[in-house]
Amino acid sequence: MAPSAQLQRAIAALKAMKRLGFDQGVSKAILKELLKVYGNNWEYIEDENYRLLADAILDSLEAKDNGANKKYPAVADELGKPVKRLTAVDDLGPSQSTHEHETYGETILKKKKLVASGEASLISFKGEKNKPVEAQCSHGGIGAFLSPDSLLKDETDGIGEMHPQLAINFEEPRTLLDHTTSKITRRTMCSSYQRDEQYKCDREDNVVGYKEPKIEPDIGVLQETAVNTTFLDKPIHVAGNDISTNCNISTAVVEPDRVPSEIAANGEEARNLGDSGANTLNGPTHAFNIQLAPNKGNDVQNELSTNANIVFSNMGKEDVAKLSPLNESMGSCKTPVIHRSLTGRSFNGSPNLVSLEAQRGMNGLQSGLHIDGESNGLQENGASESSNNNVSHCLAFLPFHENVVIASSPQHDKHDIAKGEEKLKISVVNEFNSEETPPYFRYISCNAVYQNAHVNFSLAQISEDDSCINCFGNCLSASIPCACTRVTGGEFVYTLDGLLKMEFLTEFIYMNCYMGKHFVYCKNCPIVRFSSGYKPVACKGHPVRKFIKECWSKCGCNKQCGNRVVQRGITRNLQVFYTANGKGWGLRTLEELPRGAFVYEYVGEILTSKEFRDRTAQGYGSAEHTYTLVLDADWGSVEGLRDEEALCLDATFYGNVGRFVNHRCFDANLVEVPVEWETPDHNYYHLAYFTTRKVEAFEELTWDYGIDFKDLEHPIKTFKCLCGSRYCRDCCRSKGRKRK
Ligand SMILES: C[S@@+](CC[C@H](N)C(=O)[O-])C[C@H]1O[C@@H](n2cnc3c(N)ncnc32)[C@H](O)[C@@H]1O
Repeated sequence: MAPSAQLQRAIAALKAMKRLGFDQGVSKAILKELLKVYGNNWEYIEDENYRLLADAILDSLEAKDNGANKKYPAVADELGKPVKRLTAVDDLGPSQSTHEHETYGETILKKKKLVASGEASLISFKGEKNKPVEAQCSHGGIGAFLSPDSLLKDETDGIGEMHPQLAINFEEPRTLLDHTTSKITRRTMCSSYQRDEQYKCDREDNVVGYKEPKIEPDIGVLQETAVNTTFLDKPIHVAGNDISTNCNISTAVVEPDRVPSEIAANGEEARNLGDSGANTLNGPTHAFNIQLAPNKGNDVQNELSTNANIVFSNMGKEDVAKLSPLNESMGSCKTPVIHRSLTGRSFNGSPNLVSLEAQRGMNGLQSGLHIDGESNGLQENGASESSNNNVSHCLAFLPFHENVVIASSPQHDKHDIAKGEEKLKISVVNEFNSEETPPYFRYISCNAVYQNAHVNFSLAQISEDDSCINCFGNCLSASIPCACTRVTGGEFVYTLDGLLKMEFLTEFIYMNCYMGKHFVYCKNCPIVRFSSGYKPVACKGHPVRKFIKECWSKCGCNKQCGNRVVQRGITRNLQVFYTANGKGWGLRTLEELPRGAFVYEYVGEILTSKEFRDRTAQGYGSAEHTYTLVLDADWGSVEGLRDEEALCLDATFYGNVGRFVNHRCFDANLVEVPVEWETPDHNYYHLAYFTTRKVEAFEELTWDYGIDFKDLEHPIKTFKCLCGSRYCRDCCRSKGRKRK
């Protein structure tokens, strides 16, 4: 919520307390605490004419009466005379409105003693410094163990003891306050569900006359998420050999909207698409992170070592584990099959399942690239590595096992290369040679962690300052920009039509062209560390980029909110086609695109720079085309980034349409924009592509890879540029300098 609105609400609250006869200083101090506790959720505080606030003040005053003032003199000195407590709801009757409270003034206010609000049930938030305070929680495991100092810092000064019903609600908001308290585990994150259960329980015990807190929209999401992820029982995405790490699913799950009506197929190709829009009601789109190929020696490895039949399936509404033994279907396969199902749930409540099916060949007919279970590196398996087929037959990264067989080479569906993963079908056309479809890769619509990349998507990491928890509906239609616009100067980057606003677009284009002006340098750069073979080589610098922050599930707004564009996925009619000028396959639009339109997100496997290096060293880099991007990291802020924090996005084996977009120097029609929604970690952004200008139907889509064609040492292989731009940076390069 914007500060002015906050202020207005605070003034209203203080006025209401004044009317009840409370000292303004005391009211202010308590209000501040409550806001902190409730994560600025005003609805709790405003409910029933500020009942919670009034009662908290009274509690403080009571504490003073009981001698707590000796313990907390700072508070006690501030406190005014105890006056009255708001009556319980039942005392007032259902018709008692705020107005009536005001009308009756003090006369209707009578103090109702809470039956079990004695000292024993009080929780001191002062506690002992640096010691965790355990909430008085009757549900084992739900109670949080938090350091009040780290979370509430010195602002706890001035607050006395609180009743349990307040204290219970202290748990979750405090874990959410500040993402810098990054070591908070799921255990410490009391979900609203748990909190409300806890609350009920306390109410029963204590006969509390409070109205049960409403479940806010964002909290509802939290609740569901918490329930859905309990099967993991461990923090999400903690690198290591933890079973939950290796096979976890992160929570960015987005229900696609129907395809906007303005999307209409244009031209012949578009007509050929036929029911290109008919897929819009397919199952939810999912932003799962799935870690593949766990290390040898752990539990998952033991399971996986029996080989896997793992398939990225399109997760329909009634997705269930449909994993049949591979050895039944594969005939010659001697080894058993592991069935590892990963379940998640979309926010519409329908259960989803991601199953992974990996097939690998050893029958000699197939050449394949394999990742060895121990080294996690690629292994050549026979045939010429320069062939695209190497890529096409490398289907999944699993611990290498000799007895695995690929039955047949999978094919792309030329009518829909996305195989239903996107809301629209994406057709494939080749008018130049007999190659019907591009070399095989697995189409995924959301990034997937390969193995060690540290991408932490825990809800607790996203502070409430980073979400607009009090918003409702569409943030763009509110009069004041929401908290999610903080990173973009308090302004939404999108227009009501879902386009990137001109000023932001210009800024992003400028940023991409002149990135050299905003470079930071690492002392011990993980990128050069690996590419130089651990020799001490100076960092070449990393661009510091601006990014977009979209609203997310922790926000109060809905999925159709105008500040959620990229996460809704592809909504434009696109086509993979074979280019005429030697660049191989490319991507084009089948409809005219306005300037600032979101087209796609670049999707692939998230690798650490070491994993990428290992892949390259094993020969992967000799494939004809490269599909790897370096992701951003918090380069400047830390002395030495860990390997798991310097990440790449590799769409070679798993990817989406983004992998087909070719490079064009400077005047490309797309610009890359980092977008953040489910994690405040700046070592991971979604890379989204927006049009830099109006793009005609059937125009090839291009973006400037930012390649320095002179840098022959760059880990990502360059190529002889055929972009055709009059500004081509590769125009002076002789053929002889082309990298081998
Ligand atoms: C991300 S892929 C693009 C899709 C690729 N053309 C394909 O057939 O799969 C990047 C690769 O495409 C080729 N490429 C992209 N832009 C190019 C350009 N302007 N000139 C020549 N080749 C290009 C290069 O081989 C590069 O490594």
